[in-house]
Amino acid sequence: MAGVTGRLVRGWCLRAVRSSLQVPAQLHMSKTAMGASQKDFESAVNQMKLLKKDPGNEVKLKLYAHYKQATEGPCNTPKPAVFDLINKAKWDAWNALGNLPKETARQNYVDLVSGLSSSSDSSSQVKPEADRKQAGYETLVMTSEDGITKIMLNRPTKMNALTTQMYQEIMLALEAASKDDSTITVLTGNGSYFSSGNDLTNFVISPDELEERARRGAILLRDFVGCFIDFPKPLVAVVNGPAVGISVTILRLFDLVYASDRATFHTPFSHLGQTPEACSSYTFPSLMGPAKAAEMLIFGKKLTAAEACARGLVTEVFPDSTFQKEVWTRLKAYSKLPRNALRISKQMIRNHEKEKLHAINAEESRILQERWQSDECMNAIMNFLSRKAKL
Ligand SMILES: CCCCCC/C=C/C(=O)SCCNC(=O)CCNC(=O)[C@H](O)C(C)(C)COP(=O)(O)OP(=O)(O)OC[C@H]1O[C@@H](n2cnc3c(N)ncnc32)[C@H](O)[C@@H]1OP(=O)(O)O
Repeated sequence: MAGVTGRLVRGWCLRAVRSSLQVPAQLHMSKTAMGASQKDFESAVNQMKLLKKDPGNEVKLKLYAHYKQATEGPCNTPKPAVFDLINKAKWDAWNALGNLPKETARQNYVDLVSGLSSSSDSSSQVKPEADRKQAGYETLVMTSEDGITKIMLNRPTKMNALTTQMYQEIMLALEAASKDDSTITVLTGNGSYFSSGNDLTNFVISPDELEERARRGAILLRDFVGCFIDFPKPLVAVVNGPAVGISVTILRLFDLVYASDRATFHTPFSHLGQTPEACSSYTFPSLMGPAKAAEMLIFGKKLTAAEACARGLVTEVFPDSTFQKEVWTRLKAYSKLPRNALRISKQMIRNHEKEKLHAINAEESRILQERWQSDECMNAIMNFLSRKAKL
């Protein structure tokens, strides 16, 4: 069994870290992404009518989807029949935007048109497609307005499962947010999930790569968690839906955790042949007591939002129907508080634990490096990939 498993699924995959990972050369932040004005949007719509060169189907679908999302919100029409190819492609593109906020869609539309217009204005200034892509995040939507920088995980059709590229982009986004002029930084998810945790397809690699990939995976994990331990400003998790794995354990490193009552909190590490990370082997017992921590981290008990709140992992739970409105109103008010005072208070609360957290993070990453090479882990991942098990 181990041999078959080994051939199919082997350990940690940092496959394509360097090749497919398009780390932004210049970090892209839509400064007005939460507030591209209606006028900007209308002018972009008009600009589109004047465009001389056909931008191609892929771009046209993106424009269509963002236009519909900006004007009507999430996709609300029945799925066209499979043979209605054009309408189905349009519907798929719109539906894939999930719950992307109207304002973000409006800004994305404006950005898309402005990219098209500048490329058609002067061909000598046209940037190759690869360069344009590098200017932005591919797996996140990052916006900044009203003193709040929002980092939104953006793989809604995969429940925001975290790929290697995503870990890298989140680290870059946090670095940018730590240096920008915003007061508060928020992490949230697009679509129905906050995040389903580590993308298990990260584990699909060939057997001879296993050891090296596990080593690099442990370094990536340590660096990723380290960014949260060291983040200097108030950091808020807006948990819009279920959270799994590392997207749960990392929450204890946030300063505020607001959750929809639809959210659940699940850490099925043993089921996956794995062990806790993001310092949760220390932070969870100290937060909720060892017995309650064991229930989650060893036995994989899934908590409701109310239970997570009672255990101190969540700050406050809101009804899903008013979640976004209530949370953003609250955060906008907080973001008007004196910036330096917020920052210094956060650091006072966190600093005395930092060194310990870094040491625990390093140890947890080392242990996981070994776990990823175990047959227990392989078999569990193979079960997921072959659809034998749903958590
Ligand atoms: C450097 C970092 C190191 C990592 C540190 C260690 C981290 C550990 C963890 O995070 S452990 C937790 C890992 N996550 C899981 O085990 C969750 C696995 N997913 C599921 O059990 C289910 O998908 C679900 C319960 C989240 C949602 O179920 P359902 O509502 O039925 O949706 P689907 O299963 O159909 O999902 C839709 C689509 O998304 C794909 N997907 C969802 N989650 C993941 C994932 N974690 N990894 C890979 N793919 C995922 C799923 O396969 C479907 O894809 P498809 O449409 O079939 O192509």
